[in-house]
Amino acid sequence: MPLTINNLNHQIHDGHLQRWLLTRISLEIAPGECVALTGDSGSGKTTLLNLIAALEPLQQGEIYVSGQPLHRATDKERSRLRKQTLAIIFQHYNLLSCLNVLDNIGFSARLAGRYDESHSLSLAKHLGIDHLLEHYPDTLSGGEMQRVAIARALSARPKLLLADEPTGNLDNRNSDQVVKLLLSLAKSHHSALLMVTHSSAIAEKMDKVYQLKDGCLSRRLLGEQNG
Ligand SMILES: Nc1ncnc2c1ncn2[C@@H]1O[C@H](COP(=O)(O)OP(=O)(O)OP(=O)(O)O)[C@@H](O)[C@H]1O
Repeated sequence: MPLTINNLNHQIHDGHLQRWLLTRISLEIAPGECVALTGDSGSGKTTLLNLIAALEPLQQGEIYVSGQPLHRATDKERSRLRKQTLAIIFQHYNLLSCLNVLDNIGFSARLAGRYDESHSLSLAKHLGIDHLLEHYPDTLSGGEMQRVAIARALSARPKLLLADEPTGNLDNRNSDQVVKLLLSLAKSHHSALLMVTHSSAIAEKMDKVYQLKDGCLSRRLLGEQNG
């Protein structure tokens, strides 16, 4: 399984107090499965993504990424996992301004030690950014930057793709297109996708929708209203 979470609990400092942000979270995502993570602002969606990406220390529970136990991993193993097995698409793209589009796309693959220019070029073509390969990020529109960020995430062929509001900065038309591409690329690469979104329209394009509320994660049936 690309992702298995068992009984995860996570506490945060809230002023002088500690409070449980996430309680008894369990989740499984199969290869090629696309899952939406919804919930009110502050419900803990980004924190959960950060825990899965080993960007925050795990306090209680188990996380297996592609069968590897994150809860027992050393720093070196966690770092290898971030480079080799998973990829993150951030809301604010996080492109490297000193690299052109082609080198931005290939960046994750190079870190993972599996750079393949033909794969980068094929991703660029699928995402409609192949005419921008020599351009630098500061000359691109928001929609173009987001496509580069998606191509970069997929360039290392991750088993698990995490996306934090990847279309939060795009208009409806662009957002729709980018989500469609992301879903079809994730499926054709057999990458599992966990995407944070505030949009019910986007959530309903996914295979499954989960909601975080009062610290708990529950499955929402498609078509069900938020809340
Ligand atoms: N390391 C931390 N220490 C203290 N509080 C934290 C920490 N990380 C997150 N929080 C708090 O935890 C809560 C959840 O934050 P998080 O960013 O995970 O929510 P979210 O659901 O992603 O929200 P949004 O939809 O607004 O992005 C917030 O109240 C935030 O201030």
